[in-house]
Amino acid sequence: MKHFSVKACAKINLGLLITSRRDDGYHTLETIFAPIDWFDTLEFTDSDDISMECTNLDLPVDDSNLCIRAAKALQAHTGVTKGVAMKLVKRVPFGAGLGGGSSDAAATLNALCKLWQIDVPSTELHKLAVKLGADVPYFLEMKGVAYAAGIGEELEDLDLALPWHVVTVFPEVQVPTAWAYKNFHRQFERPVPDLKTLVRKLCNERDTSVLGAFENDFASVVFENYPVVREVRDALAASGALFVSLSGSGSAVYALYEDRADAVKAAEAMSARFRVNMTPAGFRME
Ligand SMILES: C[C@](O)(CO)[C@H](O)COP(=O)(O)OP(=O)(O)OC[C@H]1O[C@@H](n2ccc(N)nc2=O)[C@H](O)[C@@H]1O
Ligand SMILES: Nc1ncnc2c1ncn2[C@@H]1O[C@H](COP(=O)(O)OP(=O)(O)OP(=O)(O)O)[C@@H](O)[C@H]1O
Repeated sequence: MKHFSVKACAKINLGLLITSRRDDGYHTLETIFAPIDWFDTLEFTDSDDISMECTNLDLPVDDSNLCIRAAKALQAHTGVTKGVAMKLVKRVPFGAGLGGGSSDAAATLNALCKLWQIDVPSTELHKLAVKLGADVPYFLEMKGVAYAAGIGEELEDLDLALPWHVVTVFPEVQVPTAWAYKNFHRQFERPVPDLKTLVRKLCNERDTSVLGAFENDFASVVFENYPVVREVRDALAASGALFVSLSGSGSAVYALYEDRADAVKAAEAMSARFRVNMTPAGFRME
């Protein structure tokens, strides 16, 4: 019997600028992805059929689950007839803009190539990943800070890590991604700053004067409609953070800290009401 487990880390977005709406309804954007040390664990065991169980009973384990969708898409693409029994230990909150489901899907694609002993060209795996979700290619192909364009699938590894401690808070409310893309305040004509150059300055030179350029286009509509998300942002902003932002389409809010003691204090204060993660400076996915 073959059996192994893998970690599926979440991400935050440092800046998220939506630049146009495509004819298929998807939006083009520019963003910087950074991994955080908040992760699900996935266990894979060989089996005749595809099945899964999950520690979080709120998450369906039927054909809508991204792990099952990834396994079935890979099976259909390759013609493999083997199955897999999956167990998902779910820790990353969903509807949070942390890409937890996308990370699970990417981990499943990678793990099943190994379990089923198939060699799928990376361009084909990339296409399968995009069909599962715009964030899936990031988790499939990158380990650290990366620049993304297109719908999030045109990636460039920047070989950087954030030199600050990151505290991420889930305000215990979910923001549906499709709602956020439908309702954000459009600014398609605005000039977009060069996020790649700015993030290099930020990480290599610790030049925090550029942080103001990392705007998130979902912030205003999410803060207007979800008072608790605003409340979390305000509490983090008053806790000695260098920078506070919504991640992706929300609801999670993260803060960057120079001083570890400030980060620990903020994380402890927020954990009285919310689920919180603290990621050390320099973090990269394994
Ligand atoms: C907000 C981000 O997390 C930023 O990294 C992503 O853009 C969202 O990526 P995701 O959760 O993988 O999104 P998907 O599952 O592909 O799409 C969910 C829904 O969001 C909208 N969507 C998503 C990505 C994108 N670039 N444009 C969109 O308009 C579409 O209505 C889509 O039906
Ligand atoms: N394995 C899974 N883990 C989490 N959500 C899943 C999974 N499979 C399907 N879903 C569905 O996908 C939705 C979005 O999940 P996910 O955690 O990726 O979204 P998110 O936090 O908004 O992240 P993002 O929009 O940044 O990708 C959930 O609300 C859930 O219904």
